[in-house]
Amino acid sequence: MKIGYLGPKATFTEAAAVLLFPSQPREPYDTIPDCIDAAAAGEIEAAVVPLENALEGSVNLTLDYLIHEQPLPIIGEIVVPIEQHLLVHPYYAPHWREVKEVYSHSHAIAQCRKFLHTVLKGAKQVPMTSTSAAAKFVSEHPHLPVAAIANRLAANEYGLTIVQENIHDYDYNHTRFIVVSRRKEPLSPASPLYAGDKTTVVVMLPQDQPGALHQVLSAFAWRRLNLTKIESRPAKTGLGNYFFIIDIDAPMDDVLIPGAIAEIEALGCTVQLLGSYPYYFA
Ligand SMILES: O=C(O)C(=O)C[C@]1(C(=O)O)C=C[C@@H](O)C=C1
Repeated sequence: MKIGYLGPKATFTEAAAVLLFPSQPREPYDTIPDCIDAAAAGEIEAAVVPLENALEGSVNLTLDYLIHEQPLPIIGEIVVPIEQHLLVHPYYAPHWREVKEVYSHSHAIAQCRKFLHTVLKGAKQVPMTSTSAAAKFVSEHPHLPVAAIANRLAANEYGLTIVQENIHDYDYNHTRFIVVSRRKEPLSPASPLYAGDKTTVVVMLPQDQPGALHQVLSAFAWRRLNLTKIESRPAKTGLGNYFFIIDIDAPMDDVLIPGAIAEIEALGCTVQLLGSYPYYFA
């Protein structure tokens, strides 16, 4: 069965999918929700979608869609280095400094703010569904003064010229991609990229209870469960109502994590398990 990814061909997400599933056929989807829906419907075996970038933070669309709309389990994660380049149609390469519009995914635009502010000051920034959708658009409009921010694969796939390499603002630019699937078993850790196991939970605090978050964190702390991320997102039930997404640096076990969850539930919190899965580092 196929592996779905945020398309079209040559996104960073496809590159991540190739690393995790080198020999499986792949299917591109126009949007992250489309891709997750296809996995939920069983049209594809699993969906690979971006979750978090080191410079720009979470991909809220992925988080919110998984939590509110389509609660599929996370069965794996891969962290991939991200190199952003400026691509133009070969016809326009000699004049690239005159581009009037720059197309890309909003996260990619955000990763290159300093470059855009200094080198392409005044050029309009236009968000697209992905970096390769932007590259495809530029390839289809050879006479427009437009550029895309995308990767080398997209330059090759859509016949564009890289006129500026590595335009992301900070060297440490990595993105986390997750694999979600109807099948509950996590990916097999048998890969040279395997780096450990993680468990992700979503915690909704009871309303107006002093110290509730402190008590939740204590349930992990005294069990010496290391947390690698804690983030709040609106619960979408009213202003000031948030839930917390917590990554625990350990696989689900029989004692420690179930004990922490039971303790947190006893405080009046609601806990949802998003997955316990291996993570890989490229
Ligand atoms: O547009 C792409 O190529 C994607 O795979 C999406 C995405 C993202 O959502 O963050 C993935 C990696 C980069 O951080 C920029 C864009």
